[in-house]
Amino acid sequence: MPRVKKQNPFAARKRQKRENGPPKPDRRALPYEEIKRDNAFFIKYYELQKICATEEEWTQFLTSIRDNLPTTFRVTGFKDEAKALLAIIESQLFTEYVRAVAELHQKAPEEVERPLCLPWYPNGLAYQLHLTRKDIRRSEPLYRLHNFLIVETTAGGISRQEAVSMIPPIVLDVKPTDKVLDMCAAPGSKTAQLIEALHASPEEHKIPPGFVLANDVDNNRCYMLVHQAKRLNSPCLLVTNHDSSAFPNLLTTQPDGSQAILKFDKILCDVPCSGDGTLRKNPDIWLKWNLAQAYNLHGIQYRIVRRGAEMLEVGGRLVYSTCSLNPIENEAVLQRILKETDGALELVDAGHLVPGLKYKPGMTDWKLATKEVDQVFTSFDEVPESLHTIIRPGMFPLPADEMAKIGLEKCIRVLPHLQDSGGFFVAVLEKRRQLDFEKNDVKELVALNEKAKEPEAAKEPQLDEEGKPIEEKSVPWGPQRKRRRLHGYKEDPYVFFGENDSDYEAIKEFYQLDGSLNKRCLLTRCLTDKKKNIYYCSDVIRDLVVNNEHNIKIINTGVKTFVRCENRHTVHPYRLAQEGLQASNAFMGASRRIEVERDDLVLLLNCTDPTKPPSTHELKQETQQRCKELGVGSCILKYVDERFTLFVVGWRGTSSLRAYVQKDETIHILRLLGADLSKFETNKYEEARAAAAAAALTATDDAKEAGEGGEGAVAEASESLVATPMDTETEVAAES
Ligand SMILES: C[S@@+](CC[C@H](N)C(=O)[O-])C[C@H]1O[C@@H](n2cnc3c(N)ncnc32)[C@H](O)[C@@H]1O
Repeated sequence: MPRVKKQNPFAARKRQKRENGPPKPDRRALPYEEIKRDNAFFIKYYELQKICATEEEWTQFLTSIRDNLPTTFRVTGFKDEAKALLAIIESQLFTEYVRAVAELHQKAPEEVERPLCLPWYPNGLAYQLHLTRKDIRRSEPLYRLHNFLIVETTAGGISRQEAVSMIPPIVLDVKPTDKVLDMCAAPGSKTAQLIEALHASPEEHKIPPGFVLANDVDNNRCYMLVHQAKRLNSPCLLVTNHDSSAFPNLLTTQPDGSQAILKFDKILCDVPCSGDGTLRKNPDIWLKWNLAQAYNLHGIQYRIVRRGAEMLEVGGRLVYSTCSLNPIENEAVLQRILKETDGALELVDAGHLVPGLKYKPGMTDWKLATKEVDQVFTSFDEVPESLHTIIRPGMFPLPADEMAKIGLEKCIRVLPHLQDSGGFFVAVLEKRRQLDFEKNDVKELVALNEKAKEPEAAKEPQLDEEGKPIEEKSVPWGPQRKRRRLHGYKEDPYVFFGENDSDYEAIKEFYQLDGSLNKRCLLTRCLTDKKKNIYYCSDVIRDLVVNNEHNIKIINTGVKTFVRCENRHTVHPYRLAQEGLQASNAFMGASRRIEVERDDLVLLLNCTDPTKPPSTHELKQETQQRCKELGVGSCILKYVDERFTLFVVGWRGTSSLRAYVQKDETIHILRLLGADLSKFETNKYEEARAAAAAAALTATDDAKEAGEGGEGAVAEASESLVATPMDTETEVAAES
C-alpha cells in the first residue's frame, strides 16, 4: 500500500515563518520601565465586570496592578531545620536587610519597614520584602540579601514564589498518606509545596506512604519541573508528560495483589490561563492582553478539570486555580463542571485554611463581550452568529436558581490591592459520589496495558473497511492519541533491581542496610552490568512505574542514592549521594556513621579545595578514634544539637575526612551552624569593577608591549576572574 507522506511540522513551521517575512520585534525584550502599563480593553472589560465594589476600590485596584510586585519567599519544609533557618532569617538576615535598604534609600535604619510575615502562611514561614526582584538584582547595597536568596534557593532552604501562588497547595491540605496529582505542574513551585506537605511527618513515616504525580504537557517545562522538585530529594515523586485533559487511567496494585484503577485523594488543577493576575510581575502582558485568550482557554480549562474530577477518589479534594481574574476562565469553568456533575462535586469553603488572607468571594454574575469590548452580551441569544464558535452558551452565568445551588461565592478571588500581591483565583471542590461519565473498566485497561507492552513489530495494525490503518482514538480512559510514539520516546528506561542483585548485596553489607528497605525500589537508568548511579523510589512509585510505563511518558523519578566511586583505596564500589541521604539514612546501620561536633563539621565544610581534605589529626580526639575504626570510603556525618539533627555525606580517606556536599548546601549548613560565611560572600559589583580594572591594565600593558592586539588579553583577563571555586561535587575523593 503506498504510504501517504506526512508533512514534517517543524519544516512546515519554518516555511511558514519564511513566508511571513522578517520576525516581528520581541515585545518581551522591552525593559519593564518602558512598558506602558495600560490596555484600554482590559480596563473596559474589568470595569464592566464590576470586580471591585466601589469607584474608590477600582482606583486602588488600578494603582496596585500597575505597580511592581514585592518579592516574597517561603522557608521550605516544616522540620526543625526550617525553624532554625527561619530564626536566622528573622534575626541576622533582616538586620542586614534593614541596613542595606537604609543605605539604598538613604534613610535612617529606624525608618525602614521590616519584611512582612504573611499571616495566612502556616507557621509564619513566608515573608514579603518591600523590594522588587529588580531592586534586589540591581542594587549593590543589597548584594548580601541577593546572595542569600540565590544560595538558599539552590540549597532548598527557601523557595522564591509569588505569595498568591502559595495558596492552592495550602487549601489542598495534603497529608503524608495522600495520593496527589498535580495536573499542570511545571515549572513546579506548587509541586514543591505539595512534596513538602507529603514529607511533613518524618517521625511517623520513614518514607511517606503517599506520593505526588506531577504532570505537564510541555516536555521542556517538565525538565524545569524536575529541576525545581529535585531540591527536595523526594523518593515519592513521579514526573510525567501528558495532556491532562486526556490523562490515561493508571493501574495500581491493591494490597491483595489485584490491579485497580488509580484514584487520587488530592488533585491540583493549576490550569493554563491568560495570566492577567500576574501583570505586576509580567508587565509585558499589558501589551498583549485581549479577551480572545480567555475564550480560547475556557475549553481546555474545562476539559482539564473534568478529567481531574473523573480521576478523583470519592471523598477526595480538587483545587482549581488560575492566575487570571477573568470569570470566563474561573467561575464559568466551575459552573459548567458543577452543573454537569449534578451534585457529585461540591464547592467547599476553604477560607479557614488561609486565615488572615484578604479576598473576595467568587462572582455569580458576569458579562461577555467582543474582543474590543465594544459589544456586550448578557445571554447567548444576543451573540451574533459569527461569534458562535468563540463565545459558547456555557460561558454565560447560569439562571439565578441554578446559580444559587452551586455556591460560586465560596471561591477565593485575590485582587492585587487587597494585600499588595498578585491577582489569583482558587476554588476547592470535593467529590461526594462517582460521576455519571466516569469510566472505570479495569479489565479493559489491563488488556490495553498488556497490548502496549508488546513490541511494536508484533502488533497487528488495526485496519478500517478500506484496509487503511486506524489512528487510535484519544479517550481519557484509553490509550493516548500518540501511543505509538511512546516507543520512540527518548527517555532512558527505568531498570529496577531484581531479587538477587549482587550490587544490592554488596551495598547492604557495607552500609548495613536494614531489611525494611525494599531492594526492588532501587533502580538505574540504563541497561548495564556496571551500574553508575543508583536511584531510590518509594514502593508506591515503583508500582506506578511498573504498571504504567507503557501507557504514559515518565520523565523522572527516584533520588540519586548511591554513586559508583572506585579507586585503588576503596573496598566498596559505591559512595553515598547527599541527595538520597534524606531517604536512605532511615535504612542505614551503624557501620558507616561518625558523630561529629560543631567545630569538626565546620572545619570539614570549610575545606573548599578537594585536593587538600582535612587530615584526621585536625579533628577532635573522639572523631579521630572513630575514623580509625572506619575503613576508607563513604560515611554519614551526624551532627546533633538542641535545635536539629543534620546528616551529611562524608568521605573517609586513608588519612583524611571530608564532607561531600555541593557548594550551596555547604553554605546552607554552615549558616545553620552559625559559622563564619565571609569566604563565600561574593560581591558581584566589586568583582566586575576589579575585572574591568585588571582588563584595562592588561590591555594597556599588552598594547605597550605589542602595539595592537590588546583585545584578546582583555577578554582573557576578565575570564580568569570569573572562575568560581568548587561549584560541583568532585567525583573522586582527593587522595585517590
Ligand atoms: C499556570 S502554569 C502551572 C504553574 C505550576 N502549577 C506552578 O506552580 O509552577 C500552567 C501549566 O499548564 C501546562 N499545560 C497547558 N496545557 C496543558 C494540558 N493540556 N495538560 C497538562 N498541562 C498543560 C503548561 O505547560 C504550564 O506549564
